[in-house]
This record gives sequence, structure tokens and C-alpha cells, in this order.
Amino acid sequence: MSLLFEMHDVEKSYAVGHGPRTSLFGRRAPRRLKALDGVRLDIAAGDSVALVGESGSGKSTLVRLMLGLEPPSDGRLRYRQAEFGTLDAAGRQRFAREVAFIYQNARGSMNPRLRVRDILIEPLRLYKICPPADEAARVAALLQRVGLSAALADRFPAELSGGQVRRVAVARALAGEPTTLVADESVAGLDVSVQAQLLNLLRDLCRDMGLTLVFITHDLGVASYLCQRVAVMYLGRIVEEGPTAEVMARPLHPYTRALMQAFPSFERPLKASLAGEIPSPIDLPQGCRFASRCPDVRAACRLEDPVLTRRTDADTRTVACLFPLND
Ligand SMILES: Nc1ncnc2c1ncn2[C@@H]1O[C@H](COP(=O)(O)OP(=O)(O)OP(=O)(O)O)[C@@H](O)[C@H]1O
Repeated sequence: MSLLFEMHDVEKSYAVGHGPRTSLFGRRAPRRLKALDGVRLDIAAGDSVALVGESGSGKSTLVRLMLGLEPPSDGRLRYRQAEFGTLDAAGRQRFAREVAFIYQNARGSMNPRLRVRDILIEPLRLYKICPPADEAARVAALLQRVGLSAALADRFPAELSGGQVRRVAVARALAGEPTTLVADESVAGLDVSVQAQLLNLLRDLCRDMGLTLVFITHDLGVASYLCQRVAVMYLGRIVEEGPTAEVMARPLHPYTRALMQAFPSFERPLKASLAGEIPSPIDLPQGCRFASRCPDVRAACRLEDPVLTRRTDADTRTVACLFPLND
């Protein structure tokens, strides 16, 4: 099994102003927000992994780090066994070609003055995919690949429906012949039947082309439809990770169970079902960060910070809980 991404104890913190003065002339200590704190995740070629968690849990930050858009503050983040920081210009270009990102706001990510043809030709030229004489045929093939007619090549983004513009975004991502797609809820905000068609498309593409997929979602239904594995995030950390079907059938972490109870989409129901405050990422508590909301909390949970571990070597799942469920 060849590992594409290896993340070990990855941290990302941001400076967010200063704390109070400790004395009349004392300096105010800088305050830092921990967006990611000890993230561990390996992604192998051909994996499909859903990142799920409430708003603010760190999903987008993790993806920005995985795409090399920001460096981690600490920890190890490798792509094909190389640290990002050590990639030379050629290595970075190879990475940018191999790992394609599909923006959540597909329309906003396109130059409104370019026709679809030119939007697709850009990556073909950037990555020298084909000679200029073959570009028109490539554009037609890409449009066909995502279920659009070649005639759409003449249109501007504003002349496309929401579903069509998402398909063009997928075609643009495929133009550089990537091995990995990273997508941020690329179906949110569409009507249900268009959503279903786009999910089918992504699933078929990944299966037929052997692509690796990393998909951010708030919707466990989408996660289970699209991804074989799921990583559940809470306050900057992965608290449970494993095969989606197993995690959903038998959650080990009380937070995953709460997500399951709020199934399929948990953002609002979760706030109602989990009592207790979410700690501030600027001032994380001692012990387990879920303790303040956990229905099964015990005294030890407020003292010891559980790390993400595999309970036996044969286990397909990891969990960060001192007292996992179903044990
Ligand atoms: N540039 C930044 N400066 C300061 N804080 C940041 C920055 N980027 C993210 N954060 C903070 O980091 C935490 C994680 O944010 P992130 O956007 O990664 O969460 P998310 O799970 O993707 O949320 P959503 O589902 O709403 O997109 C949040 O508390 C957020 O406010």
C-alpha cells in the first residue's frame, strides 16, 4: 500500500491578538488559536476519505495544509514521503498537478470573462498536457467525461446552471490528469436531484480512474455514499477514524455517536442534543476536549488527554477516547 499523505501530530495555530496585561508595565502575552492540534491521518493511493465535523473543527485548515497552501506550525506532513517544505519548484508543480482541488464556490473560482473552453485550456497548457492542436479535442473529451455536451465550451460561467458550473469545475480539476481530488462540500446549496447526480459523477470518476478522494462534508449520508473511510474531527483533532460503514454502524467515540444520532446532517440537531459548552480553541482545557459535552464523561477524562490510537494491531479503526463505546 503506497501512502500519499502522512500526517503525524500536525499542529496549526494562528496569532489572535493579545491576552490581558499581567502587571502595570508588563507585556501582554500573544494569544494563539489552535485550529489543528495533534492531527494524525494517513491517506493511501486510491483511498476515499471524508472529513466530517462541526463548523470550526478544523476541516478546511487541514485541507489547506494538505494542499501546501500553508505550512503546519508543528508536526510532520508528508506527501509521497517528502516533507512539503523540502519540495523544490519542480516537486511543487508535480504536486499541484497530481492533487487537484474542487472549490466549494465553483462559480466564484472561475474567471467570468473566460469561456468554458479557455477555463479548461488553462490547466492543459500549464501542465503541458497536450500539443495546441489537440486542445479542442481534449476540451470536448473533458466535458463529455463530466456528462456535459461539447457545445458548452462556447459559454461563459454566467450562462451555466449551478449543476453545470460544478461539472465544469470537476472537468477543470481533471484537466491536469490528477491522481487525487480534494473537494470541499462541492454539492452544498444545490437541489437534491442535482446533488445526487454530482455525487454519482464523483463516485464514478474515482472508481473508474482510480482517483484518491478527500471530501469535506457536514453530511454523514454524503460521507457514507462517497467515501470508504471517514475521519471525525472535533476542535482541531481527529477523534475517530476508520471504514465509514463500520464507524457508522458501531461508533467508538461518544462524539461520533452524537453525530450519528443527528444523522444525516448534524449541524443544527447536534447543538440541541449535546448539552455543555464547546471549549475555546484559544484556551483548550486539560484532559479530553470533548469532556464538557460528553454524556459519558468520567473523572479521568478531565485529567488525561486521549490520543488517537488503534486498540489492537488488527484493528481497522482508531479512536481518541479513554473509554470507547462498545468495548
Ligand atoms: N487564518 C485564521 N486565523 C485565525 N483563526 C483561524 C484562521 N483559519 C481558521 N481559523 C480558526 O480555526 C478553527 C478551525 O477553522 P476551519 O475553518 O478549519 O474549520 P472547519 O471545520 O473547516 O469549519 P467550516 O465547516 O465552518 O468550514 C476555527 O476556530 C477558525 O475560526
